[in-house]
Amino acid sequence: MSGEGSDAKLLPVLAGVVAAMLAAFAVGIGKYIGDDGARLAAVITIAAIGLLAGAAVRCDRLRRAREREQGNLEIAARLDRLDADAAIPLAPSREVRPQDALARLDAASDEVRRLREIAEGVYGLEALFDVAGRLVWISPSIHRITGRTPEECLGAPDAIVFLVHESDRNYCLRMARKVAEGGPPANFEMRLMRADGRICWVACHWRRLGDDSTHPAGLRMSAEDIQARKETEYKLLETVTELRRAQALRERYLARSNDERQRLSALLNVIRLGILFMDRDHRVLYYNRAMLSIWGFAPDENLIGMRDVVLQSRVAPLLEQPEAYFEHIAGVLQMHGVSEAHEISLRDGRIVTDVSTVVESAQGRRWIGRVWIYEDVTEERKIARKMVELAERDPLTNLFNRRRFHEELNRLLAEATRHEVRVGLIAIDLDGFKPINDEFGHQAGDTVLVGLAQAVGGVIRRNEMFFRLGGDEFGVLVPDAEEGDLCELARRILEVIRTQRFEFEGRSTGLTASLGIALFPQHADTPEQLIAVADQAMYCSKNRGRDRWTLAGSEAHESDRMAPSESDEPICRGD
Ligand SMILES: Nc1nc2c(ncn2[C@@H]2O[C@H](COP(=O)(O)OP(=O)(O)OP(=O)(O)O)[C@@H](O)[C@H]2O)c(=O)[nH]1
Repeated sequence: MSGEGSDAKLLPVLAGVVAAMLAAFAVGIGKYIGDDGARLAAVITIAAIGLLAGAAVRCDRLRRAREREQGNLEIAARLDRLDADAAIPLAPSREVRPQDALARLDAASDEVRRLREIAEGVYGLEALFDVAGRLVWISPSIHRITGRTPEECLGAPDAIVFLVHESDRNYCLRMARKVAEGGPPANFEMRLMRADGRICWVACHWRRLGDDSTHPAGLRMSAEDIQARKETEYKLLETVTELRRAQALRERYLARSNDERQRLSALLNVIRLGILFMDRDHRVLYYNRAMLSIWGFAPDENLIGMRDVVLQSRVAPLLEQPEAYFEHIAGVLQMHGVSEAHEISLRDGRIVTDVSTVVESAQGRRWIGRVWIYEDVTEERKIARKMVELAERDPLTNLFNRRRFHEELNRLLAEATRHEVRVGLIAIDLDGFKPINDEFGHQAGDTVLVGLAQAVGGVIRRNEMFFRLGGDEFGVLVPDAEEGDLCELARRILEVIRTQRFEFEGRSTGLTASLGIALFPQHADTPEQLIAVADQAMYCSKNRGRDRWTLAGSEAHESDRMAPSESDEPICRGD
């Protein structure tokens, strides 16, 4: 290579000397030979010039080949170093001045010259690099795109480092090397650094210069400012990302809302309350399993979308009083708040309650439907009735107890006051009950109490009420009573008690009772007074020998002691 290099330097010198000698010789000869000589001299001179030119061309080719080789080696070395340490951009050697390199490029290719002439005025960016990757010329458009002048770019130690964003530098150099090494033209996008620190995207096209594909004269880069497009792309990308994010968010909310609905549905399906949502158009929107069961629908019945009137016609056959129930519904539909629990009696004996309220939208500005909640309270009502009975009845005799006695007494007296009628009270206390307990035991005493309760219950009329007030005390309340009726009833009670016989330990036993009769409002103004007066009359009977009744207000109003053999006629002395 070095021998070829020295040849290249000597060859034009030798060719020049020979050409000069030949020219001088031709001129000398021409003077002596005349016109023919002049012509010969001219031919020799032309030959000498041709020789000189040929030598120069040969010399230039040799030089260019060497430079190409050196350039490829240099660009490769830069890339190798970049590969080894990408953080350090390498400056190319500035041994060859850009203008010299450009002159060489121009000399090497007419295309380059023409290109430059055209590129001076075009809108896009054009740049020429020598085979070593050095910038040798750049069109004035670089100033519009980056704010840098061509001179600044050419003066930079490494134009690629100077102009290309550090993130794109390695890629740019690699692509340039590939093109320089004979690869196909490269198209890619990269970022240029502007003088104001911002970036500018360009789409660039790299290709070789010169006809020799293995030894190109240099590289040409054509670039187009695509910053606006990139910004649009970026905005589009941002919009797409935003849309995707919104979509993902919506999907997440939807999934969460579906889960929530599943949870709610599971919850509503396990509770025993029947739930029915109607929409604004009075159509079924939702119902749970309990609702189907309460209203006798099959578990797989589909009621969604059914109008309320159709639903009502379906349940009507189940109702004791359909018309009354539908009237109730019509009333509730006029209300906005929560309705009172309404009891519905079904033909199969069940009792169902309903409660309803309108459902408002989340914003609370308008109502979006109505919810009905149904509860089968049959069991509760049974239990409640049982509890009331337990609380109001004597467990031994199953008669109403003292508590119920007071309730009924208050109620009857209130009614009697309203209707100006009388209420009678007969107080009953057994005579000689304790000895039965003492003699035959408590169990025997219970048997006597139960037996007498049943027996007396047999002579009590439907509108009269019989109570066990405690121990061996009983009471009878008689609404709208007359003295005569009360005395007659007292007589029947005494008789039925007296005639009851009980067998204990092989022995027959029985007992009597003492009765006191009082009338409201004749003998008392209040329930307490009436009880006290009746008790006084009853004690009067005890004191006067038992097995008799006494009418309050006068000791004369008492029954005669009635022997079993005596007449059944009531003995009731008047005032
Ligand atoms: N077997 C039984 N005895 C009861 C019950 N409740 C109260 N006694 C008893 O009933 C008796 C009532 O007492 P008294 O009224 O003094 O008995 P009595 O022999 O009827 O007395 P007189 O009224 O004066 O005739 C007491 O010995 C109580 O222990 C009960 O539920 N079962």
